[in-house]
Amino acid sequence: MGMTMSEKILAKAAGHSNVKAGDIVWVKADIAMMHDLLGPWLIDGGFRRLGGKLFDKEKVVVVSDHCTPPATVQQADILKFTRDWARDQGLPYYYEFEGPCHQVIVEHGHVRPGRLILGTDSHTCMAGGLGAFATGIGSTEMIGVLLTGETWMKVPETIKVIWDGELPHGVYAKDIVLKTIKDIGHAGATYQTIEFSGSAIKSLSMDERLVLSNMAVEAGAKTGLIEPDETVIEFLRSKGVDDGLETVRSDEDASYAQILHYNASELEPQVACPHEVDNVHPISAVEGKAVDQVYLGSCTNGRISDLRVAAEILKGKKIAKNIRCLVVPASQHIWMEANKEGILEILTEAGCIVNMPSCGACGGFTSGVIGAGEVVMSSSNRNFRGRMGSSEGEVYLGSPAAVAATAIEGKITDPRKYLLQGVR
Ligand SMILES: CC(C)[C@@](O)(CC(=O)O)C(=O)O
Ligand code: SF4
Repeated sequence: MGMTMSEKILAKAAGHSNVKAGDIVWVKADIAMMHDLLGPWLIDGGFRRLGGKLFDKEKVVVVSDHCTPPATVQQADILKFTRDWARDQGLPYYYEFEGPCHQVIVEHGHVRPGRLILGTDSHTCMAGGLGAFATGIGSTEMIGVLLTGETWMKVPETIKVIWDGELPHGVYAKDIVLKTIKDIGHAGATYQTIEFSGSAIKSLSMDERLVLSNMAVEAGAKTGLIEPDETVIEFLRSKGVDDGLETVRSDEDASYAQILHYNASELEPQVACPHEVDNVHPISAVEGKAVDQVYLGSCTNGRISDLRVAAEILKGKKIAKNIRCLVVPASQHIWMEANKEGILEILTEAGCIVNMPSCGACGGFTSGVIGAGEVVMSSSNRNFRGRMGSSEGEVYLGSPAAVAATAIEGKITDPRKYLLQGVR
C-alpha cells in the first residue's frame, strides 16, 4: 500500500520507513515556532521548572506579531517579555514588527518541503502550501517540544480535495477554500490532513496556495498540504534557499479517507457569513449587505498579489462614504514591494488606511477593532463571534477582490463587475 504525503513526512520525522494513518508515533520537529501571544510569556514558568534548556536554538523561531504595535500596557509587557526571552535564550531567529508569523517564517526560508513544523498557533498549517507538515500545538505541549524537540502524534488520515479546470476571472483561491470548507464543515476534517490537488491547484501561484493551506484548519484539519513543485522550488530559491528542496508526493496507490472532486471553472465568488467559516454562500446571496469596515490583510490574504488585485479594482476610484478600509500587508517585505509598485499610493488615494503588518485588526487586538452592531467584510480566515472586537459585530469573509469591490460600494459586492479581465 502506498503512502500519502502526510504519512511520508511523518514517517521521516519519526525515523521510520513506513507509517500509516492511525499509528501513534514520536516525531522530531524541524522547526518549533512561537509567537508573542501564545509563546514565551505563557510557557516560560513551566519551561524553566523542567530545566529551561532548549533542544536546539537553531530550530526555534519566535515571531512577535500579535501585540505589535502594542495598544495596551499589557501588550507592551508581553512584547517585552518575548523579546527579552529570545535574547536571553540566544535565539538566532527572532522577528518582530515584520508581520504575522506564518508569512514571516515562509519569507525567511524556515519552511521547506518535507519538514515537520510545530507552532503555537492554529494557522501554522499555512506552511503546508510549501509541502511541509505544519500544525498548531498547544502552548503547554510546546514546553515539551522546546525541551526535547519531540512530541507524539497520531498519523492523520487524508482527505484529498481535487480541483481541476480553470478558475474564471474574479474567482480566486479564497473562493476555492471557502467552498471546500462549506462542504467539509468546520469540524469535518478534525484530526485529518487535507491534500489539495488537481490542475487548478497546480496553476496557482505561491501566494494563492498559501491561502488554501492557511484555511485548512477552518475545516478542523491538522494540516493542509499541496505537493511541492517548481513553483515552490522557484519561490524558495528567490528567498536564497538552495538546500532542503527535495519534493515529496503521495503515491498513486495511497489510501484516502475521502476524495472530493470539483470543477474550478464552475466556481463563483464565495462569502463566509457570520459566525462560522463554513456558513458559506455564493456572493449573490449576500450582495447588498451594508458594511462599516473592510479589511484587506492577514496571513490569509495580505500578500502582494492580493494587494495588486485590490489596487486594480480601486485605481482611480474612491471608497464609499462612511466606511473604513484598512489595508494591512502580510509582511514588511510585502509592504515595501507594494510601495515600490505604487500600490500603496493607489490604495491611499482611494481612501484606504494602510497599517503596518501585524495581527492587530485580524485578531481584534490592536488598531481596527469593531464596535457593537458593526459589520466587516474581511479577507482574513475567521469570522467567529467577537473575532474582530465586539461580540455584537459581524464578520463576512471573502477574497481580496470581493473586499475591494465592497469598499467601493459600501456594501457586499461581486468583484467581477470591476474586473474587465482576470487579475491574479
Ligand atoms: C491569537 C489568535 C487571534 C490566532 O492567531 C490564534 C490561532 O490561530 O491559533 C487566530 O488567528 O485565531
Ligand atoms: S489569522 Fe490573523 S491573528 Fe491569526 S496569525 Fe493570521 S494574521 Fe495573525
